Amino acid sequence: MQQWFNASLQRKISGLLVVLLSFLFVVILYSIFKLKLISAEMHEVAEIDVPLTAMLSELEMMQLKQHLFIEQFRLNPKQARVELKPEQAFAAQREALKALLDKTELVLNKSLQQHQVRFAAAEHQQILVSIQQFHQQSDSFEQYLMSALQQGHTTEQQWLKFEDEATLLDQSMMSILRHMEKLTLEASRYTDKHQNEFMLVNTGLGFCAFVIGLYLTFYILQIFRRRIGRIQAEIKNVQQSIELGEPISSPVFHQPDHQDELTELEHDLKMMVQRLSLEISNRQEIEQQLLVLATRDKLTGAFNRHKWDEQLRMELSLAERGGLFSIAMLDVDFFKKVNDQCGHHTGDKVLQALTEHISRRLRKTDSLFRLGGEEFVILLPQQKAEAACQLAEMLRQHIASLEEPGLPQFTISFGVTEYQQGDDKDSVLKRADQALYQAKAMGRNRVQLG
Ligand SMILES: Nc1nc2c(ncn2[C@@H]2O[C@H](COP(=O)(O)OP(=O)(O)OP(=O)(O)O)[C@@H](O)[C@H]2O)c(=O)[nH]1
Repeated sequence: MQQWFNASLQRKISGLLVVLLSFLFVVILYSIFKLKLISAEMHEVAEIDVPLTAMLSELEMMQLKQHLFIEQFRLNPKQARVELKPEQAFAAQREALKALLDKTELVLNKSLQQHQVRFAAAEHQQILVSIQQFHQQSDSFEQYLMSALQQGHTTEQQWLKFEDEATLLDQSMMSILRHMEKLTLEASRYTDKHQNEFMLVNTGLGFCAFVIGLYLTFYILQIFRRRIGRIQAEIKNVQQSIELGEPISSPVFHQPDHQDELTELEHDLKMMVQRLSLEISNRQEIEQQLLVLATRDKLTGAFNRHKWDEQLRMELSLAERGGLFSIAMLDVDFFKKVNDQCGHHTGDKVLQALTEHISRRLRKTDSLFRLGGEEFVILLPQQKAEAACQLAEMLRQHIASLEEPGLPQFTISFGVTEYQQGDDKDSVLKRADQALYQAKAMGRNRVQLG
């Protein structure tokens, strides 16, 4: 049984087809056998039943003629003798009857010897016995009739005896007829029975073959529907994830309960989805890294000049349609001294600490850009210059009060400005730069509005 489940789909279907074809083969063999049997029986019936039936009606006719003859003789023996020549007439009739009965005997004997009679063998024998009895009875009757005819008249006693003999002959004939009727009836019943059996068994076998065929079809459809449905669902998931730009979830690998072509296909597809999912997440990670590299400054992690240009362009276009923004340019005071006194490496650390402290204190919508050297700018969308100044002042104070281990104390100066009608990317930056220059000129560590 386990082997059956593990077999390939092709083998499963082939196996079921072999069962179905074997079954149909048995049905056909059985039908051939039964049809041959029925054909033999029909043949037997045709050989015996049909001639017997014909003889039956002939016998009945002859019996009727005999009755007429006897009746006529009884009413007027002399006239019957003159007109009908009864000896010859009776002899002719008897010859015809004898010939008919001989023919019947021949048919019965032939069927008993050659066809190995399958049914009503006792009836066959019985007819033969009845014919023998009839012959004896007929001889006795004939003797009686002849003596009566030779005398030309009959006494009352003789006539009674003659009637008794006629009745016995009649009974003998009736016995033959009865047995022949019984035989033909038996033959047709026997054939009917076999035909009915044949119909019943063939219908049953045909129905079983139909059920097996139906089950096979349903089984194959069911397998395909379920398994292909699972594969379709897997493909649909991948499709949806790709459309939504979501990471492709790794497929779940179940221990297959059987191994066939569809299981292998499903497994291969899951492997492919897993590889694709890995590939896509790797690509997304690389894209993310490339994006960071393209938009962020390597040393500090603040947005770079390229990103600044892009962002400023966008803010300017929004501002031209009624929006506003402010920028706060900042610069480390006497940074050259930091480098000179503490070394370039410490200078780098100062820039990193400055970026980290400022970034932590910005709103989500504000961004910090490093434009070059120790020069930074904060972009504040939807903010007026006052708010920008307040933020700059808060940051200035915070940086001035910083005491980072391993770093010198340092201060920063701000040049703040707000978008003004007709500004372009250079004019707004230039105004902030001038304000910063003023802050430096006014002693540094301060915020100057431009
Ligand atoms: N460590 C380090 N130093 C840098 C970097 N970029 C620029 N510098 C230095 O920053 C210093 C800038 O000095 P200046 O422009 O003269 O100004 P300052 O000394 O800060 O004086 P003020 O701005 O007038 O207060 C230069 O000595 C540059 O070498 C950097 O990435 N790392």
